[in-house]
Amino acid sequence: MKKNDIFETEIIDMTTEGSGVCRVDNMAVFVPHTAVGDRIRVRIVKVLKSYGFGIVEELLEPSADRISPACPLSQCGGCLFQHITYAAELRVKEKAVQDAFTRIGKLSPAFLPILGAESRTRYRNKAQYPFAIDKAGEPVLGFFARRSHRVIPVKDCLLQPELFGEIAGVVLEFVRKNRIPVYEEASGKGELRHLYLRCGQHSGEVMICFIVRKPIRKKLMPLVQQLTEQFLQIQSIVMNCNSKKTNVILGDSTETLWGKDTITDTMCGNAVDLSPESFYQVNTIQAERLYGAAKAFAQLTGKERLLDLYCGAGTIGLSMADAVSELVGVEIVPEAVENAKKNAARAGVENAKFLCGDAGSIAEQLAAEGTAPDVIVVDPPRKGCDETAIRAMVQMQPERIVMISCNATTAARDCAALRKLGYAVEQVQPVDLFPGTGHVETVVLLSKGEVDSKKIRVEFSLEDMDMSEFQDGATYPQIKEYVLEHTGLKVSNLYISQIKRKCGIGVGKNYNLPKSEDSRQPQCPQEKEKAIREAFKYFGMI
Ligand SMILES: C[S@@+](CC[C@H](N)C(=O)[O-])C[C@H]1O[C@@H](n2cnc3c(N)ncnc32)[C@H](O)[C@@H]1O
Repeated sequence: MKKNDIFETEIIDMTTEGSGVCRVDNMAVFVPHTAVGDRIRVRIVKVLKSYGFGIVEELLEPSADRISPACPLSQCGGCLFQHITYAAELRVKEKAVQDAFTRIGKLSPAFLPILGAESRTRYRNKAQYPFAIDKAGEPVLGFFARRSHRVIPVKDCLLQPELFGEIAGVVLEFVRKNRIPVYEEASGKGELRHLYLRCGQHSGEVMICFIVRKPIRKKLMPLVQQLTEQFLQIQSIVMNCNSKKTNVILGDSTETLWGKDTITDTMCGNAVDLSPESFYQVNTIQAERLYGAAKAFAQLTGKERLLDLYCGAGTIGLSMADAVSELVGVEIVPEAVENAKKNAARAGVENAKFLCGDAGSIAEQLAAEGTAPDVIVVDPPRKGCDETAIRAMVQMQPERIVMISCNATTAARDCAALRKLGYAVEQVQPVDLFPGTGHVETVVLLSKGEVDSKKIRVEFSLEDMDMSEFQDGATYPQIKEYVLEHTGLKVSNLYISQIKRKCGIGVGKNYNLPKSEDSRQPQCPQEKEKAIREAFKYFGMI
């Protein structure tokens, strides 16, 4: 295979970078803008040692996954999966998470099916538009092109509320009319750098944050007046000053120009105050499902002490506060810690405290003081946990660690490290918070001293399980004892529920349903469905 060769081939896989993958000369070739099942003539454009890159010369037969993109912008760097169905996108994400854990982490947890979003559009509660100057010398507002700092002007992004596009339009018109100098990355000159919008998906409250190189309060006040008269949803307008020549968007100081310093939204039923500096998941509805999955993994009974590392404005810990005896949150951004304290007070949560600082250092300190949480929830940024944080978590010996991550690769790496230190990586639940884009969230359950669930899965395959003992129904402790007796292995309740589901316990035999020749199977699909529903109800799954 060499540059400019042309091959006829089929796309057999897809990456979260949005490229299709085909095999040519026994090598993987990545082809952008394709879909699994496409038959193409591919032109090779670059050959490296073990893989290559190609472009579509001709689409011979399109994949059944293909759809027409809903968004007219082809160059904006946000979306990668506009050209395929949402089901196909979810398959790519689910596989990417599984690959990270099996290939990178060399782990074999149980993978739960990805939780897809109900809406593929208008789900974001936050937008950060950079300002730039176009070729004609006019200010523009938009998003960066993929892997570049070239601004693509955007009037309405389908991932965001329409209101954001309307506000951005008014701001841009004002900036053009009043000749407010916009920031130029190359020279570091100009005043207005970014327009940052945030809204509460439940509350409807809107915050506008102007990010400027130097304070320009006076110049902005007529715009502030116009915006607040036109858009009644606005509750807060702030100006953040960032004078550094950097890619980091927010600077160190924020001044309120109008209204409140924060906006309020609800997350998992709790009111949350949000500063511009505070992290807040961009898809509130899916974040609630993510935190719900994390709470299920945490298996709280009300007695547990919970440590929430990298807690942001406290949203995850507070969503679990009603089921724990004590909550400690750790976060590095002071404004977020202040938000978390207020959020706890407002929710009437008295058993919580929030510490400001590096998660690793504070966890190390807590471990040295003998703090012993029963459950640790850890939700680090994309780069994952550092070694200090991992060691400190293990030193505290919690029964369970629930890891949440927007980067399955670093999560798999960190889980592999925790496994070496005695924590079994039991279950992985991918959740799609970012439809259309290449990102996906993952929740992982790790348990202290538990055996690798794969071992048990192998020993307890459907065929091997003799269920005659459970003829009249089975409780969790009975099955636990059975597993212990037969294997010498202790398993968690959560895994027992999986064994039950996998082996059909409680679906046929335990519910006195009519049985087929093979006594495992109910007679017809309707009966089977009814039996499954009953079993799920019995075990509190629905
Ligand atoms: C993915 S966010 C999760 C926030 C929160 N758990 C939530 O769901 O809203 C990661 C958080 O870690 C914080 N952070 C980054 N580096 C940190 C560090 N070294 N120590 C503590 N917190 C850190 C960020 O400010 C951010 O709030």
